[in-house]
Amino acid sequence: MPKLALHGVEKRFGENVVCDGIDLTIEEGQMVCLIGASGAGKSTLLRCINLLEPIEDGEILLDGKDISLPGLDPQPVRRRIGMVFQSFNLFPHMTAVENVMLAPRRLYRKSRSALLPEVTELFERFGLKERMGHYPDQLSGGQQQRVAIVRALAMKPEVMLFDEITSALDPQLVGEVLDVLRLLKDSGMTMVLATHEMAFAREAADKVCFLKDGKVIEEGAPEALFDAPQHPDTQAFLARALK
Ligand SMILES: Nc1ncnc2c1ncn2[C@@H]1O[C@H](COP(=O)(O)OP(=O)(O)OP(=O)(O)O)[C@@H](O)[C@H]1O
Repeated sequence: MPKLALHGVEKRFGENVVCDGIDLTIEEGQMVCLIGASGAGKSTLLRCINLLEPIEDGEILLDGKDISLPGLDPQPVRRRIGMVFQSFNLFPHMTAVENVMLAPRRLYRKSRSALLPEVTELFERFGLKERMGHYPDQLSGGQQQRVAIVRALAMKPEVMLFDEITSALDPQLVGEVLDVLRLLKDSGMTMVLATHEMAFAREAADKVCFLKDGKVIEEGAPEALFDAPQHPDTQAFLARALK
């Protein structure tokens, strides 16, 4: 059974159909990259998976269970599916470690000292141990984004969604964030990314999915999709994106 399965997912904003019958399966431990032009619906699709947006039709199955049924409490699902955004959204008045501990302290009612060992281990794993006591404005954009990833991981999610997490970074800081994604993939995390980093998607994804106007136009192994795209829309998009 796939870890995550989307069947006929439809999302509209008024008359605007932003996800138009999306089918997508993500196996446990896979990294799936969503690519496509601005406005194709990548962010909205991730927000639907995380139940930040209700869907109009279709279903979203996590371990075979429909999490998108109207009326279900989204909070337990959001603990299982972490999400990281383009803007890091760290609280400026809290240190990195305080930012990371905030949600687990509230949700799991754990004390700082009970959480500290596992949180320290996360900071260590992502090369941030020296930065735990720093405030966001004392960190580079890349470090802040890595802290935001650690914050999501502190909830022990089973799936992670990443929405263009390198788009707001200076080019020289992108690499360190992509390295974190590689580490996470190696640890077996199931991941879905909306990204404009084509070279990364080609090298690291298990599957790449090209979206246009809210539809999956083409999906497949990265080598196949990048080197021999079948659909004219995919060909046109890649010709522009890889220029
Ligand atoms: N809250 C909202 N209300 C109304 N329309 C929205 C809302 N969020 C997104 N949209 C519309 O949905 C469409 C898809 O947007 P979305 O952000 O999902 O695209 P995207 O592929 O992620 O683009 P980008 O690469 O620029 O992030 C756009 O037409 C956008 O204007």
